[in-house]
Amino acid sequence: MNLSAFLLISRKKVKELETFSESKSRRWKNKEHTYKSFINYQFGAFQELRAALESMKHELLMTKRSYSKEFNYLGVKLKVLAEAAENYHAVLTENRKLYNEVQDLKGNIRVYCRIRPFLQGQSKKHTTIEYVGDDGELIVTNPLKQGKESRRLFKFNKVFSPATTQEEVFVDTRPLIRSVLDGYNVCIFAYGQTGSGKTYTMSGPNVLSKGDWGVNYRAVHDLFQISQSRRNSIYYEVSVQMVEIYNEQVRDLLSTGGSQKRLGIWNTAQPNGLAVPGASMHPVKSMTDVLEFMNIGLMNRATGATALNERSSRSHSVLTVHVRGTDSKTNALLRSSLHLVDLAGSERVDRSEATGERLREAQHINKSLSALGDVISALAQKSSHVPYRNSKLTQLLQSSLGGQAKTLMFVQLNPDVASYSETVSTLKFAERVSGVELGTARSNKEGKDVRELMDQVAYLKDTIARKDEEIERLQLLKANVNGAKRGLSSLCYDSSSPRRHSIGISKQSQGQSRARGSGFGEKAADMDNCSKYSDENSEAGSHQSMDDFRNRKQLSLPSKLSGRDSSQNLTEDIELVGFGDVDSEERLSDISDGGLSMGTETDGSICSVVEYTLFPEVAKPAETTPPNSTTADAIQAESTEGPSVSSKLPKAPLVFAKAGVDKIFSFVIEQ
Ligand SMILES: Nc1ncnc2c1ncn2[C@@H]1O[C@H](COP(=O)(O)OP(=O)(O)OP(=O)(O)O)[C@@H](O)[C@H]1O
Repeated sequence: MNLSAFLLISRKKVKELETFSESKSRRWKNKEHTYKSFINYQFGAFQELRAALESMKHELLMTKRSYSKEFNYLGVKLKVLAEAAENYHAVLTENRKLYNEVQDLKGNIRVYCRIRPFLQGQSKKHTTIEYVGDDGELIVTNPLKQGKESRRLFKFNKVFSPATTQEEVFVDTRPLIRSVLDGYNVCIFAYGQTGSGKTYTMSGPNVLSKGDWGVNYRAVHDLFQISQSRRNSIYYEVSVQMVEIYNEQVRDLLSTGGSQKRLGIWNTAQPNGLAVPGASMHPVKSMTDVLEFMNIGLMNRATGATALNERSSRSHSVLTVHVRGTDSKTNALLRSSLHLVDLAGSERVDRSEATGERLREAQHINKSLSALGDVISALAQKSSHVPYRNSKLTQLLQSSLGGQAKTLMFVQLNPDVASYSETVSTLKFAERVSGVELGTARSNKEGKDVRELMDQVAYLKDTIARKDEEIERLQLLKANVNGAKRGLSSLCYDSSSPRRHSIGISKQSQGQSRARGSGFGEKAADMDNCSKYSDENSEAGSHQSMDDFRNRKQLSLPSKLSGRDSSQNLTEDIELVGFGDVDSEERLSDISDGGLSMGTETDGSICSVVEYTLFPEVAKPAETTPPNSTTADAIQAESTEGPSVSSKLPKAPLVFAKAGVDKIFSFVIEQ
């Protein structure tokens, strides 16, 4: 029974185990199914991934190929760029060189003439400007005078009519500003009588209006613009100095200390390129900085009153912009400076009715302007000696005048007929400084010989004109001595005139003058002669001392005067050749300096080189002097008939001993 009970239990257990095993087997089968379907799914996904991988691999390969292709292409391009960059500096340098060569071809000394319009209230009927040509020709006329004497022709690089705007004036100045950034020293200045528009041209009437800006502001503005455009290749540093020259004393206009100490000028160029190291130097980063300094400078500038202009500036103001450029590739340094000069008025001492302190100012101004004219004239004639040391102004500007430097002069004219004599004297000054240097193109065109001869002919004509003027003056002197009481004496003769003392016409020569004067009849001198005379008197005040003159003369004349009674003939020759006047002193100094003066003064029948070229005179037949006529008669004949070539030429050998007079004769006669 126990066994059968145990068997029953065992059977029950077996049954239970069978049931359990069955359910387990079913569960496993389910699981197996699930796994199988999962594996199938995974496999499908894997297949998909594999396909995607393959396509990506392919794509990558393609991209890699195109990338390497582009990379190679870029490499080629980069190489070209690298080569271009390599050449950039060379091209830039070449470009600059060519640009400056073009500037050089235009001439390193340029003279632009600007005519001021009539101001409100001025009568436009009586203008002295008759013709303004596009090619730089200018004819001035005296409407109150008749005849040949009243018209004069001048020629400059450019003439700006009264209607020319500030912008138009600057267009022709702009190329020089680029030259400053290329390492050239540039000097721009305005010359003219008081009220002729110097400040208008250089600074402009209103600094707040850009359209009114004068050359100064426009130049500095351009300077900054160009330096910005070049900043990748050259790093520029700009600083400014502003000084004034007043009564031959240099003063800092931008001094912050308040004390206006006098400054010294270095005669030899300093390593840092500064002519006035004592003047304060202010680094500037922008146009605004410059405007600020310029305003301070203008406020500090000395002004005084004259009869011609209430607030006439009686000093020269010089704004110097120093530029230092560092080449970003080579680290090479370039240094240059731009001098912007507003000169004091050039009116004559007598006309400005100045006395005392004003007279002293005017004499200083005349002296320095005359020295400036001498320097530029010497440079234009490529003279071996350039008299920089004769004034503070020329010492200060030395680095910007001559050599590689470029100079631009604005000649300012007042068209009013009352200013006719000043206008002519301004134009004569300008013509003297611009006479020769009209550019290489011009000098290529004319052979050296021809030009030399032209110079000599012009000089001879000038000498003849001087002689005629001298005779006229002597006639006037005679009229005065004879008691011609027209109140002219006081106007014509300035007892303080340095010239009367310095030239010192000897009694003997005065006697001769009288003899000559008597041949003219008793024609009373007109006001023009009178002002001309006093002009020259006052002009003399600005020239070198008589000692200087005598020294030079002794150097150049003895050999020419050999065999003659020197004390007598010297005076005579000075007079006859026209050396008794101021301009001739300059000429003498020019000659002793080793160069010939162009002597381009025009005077009615006497033409400048330019006039001569434009309107060649027909040679007049030689004057035939009756055998028994006196010297005075002969001179009278010369004077009344105009400059007869043959009757005046015999004086020439004094000056042109080595110049081949025969050549000159034949050339003159040919012309
Ligand atoms: N081109 C011009 N257009 C209009 N007005 C002008 C021109 N040039 C000069 N003026 C006017 O003429 C007057 C005198 O000019 P400015 O003061 O420039 O002469 P200046 O030669 O500098 O005299 P100073 O020797 O006294 O300095 C001013 O009223 C000025 O505005």
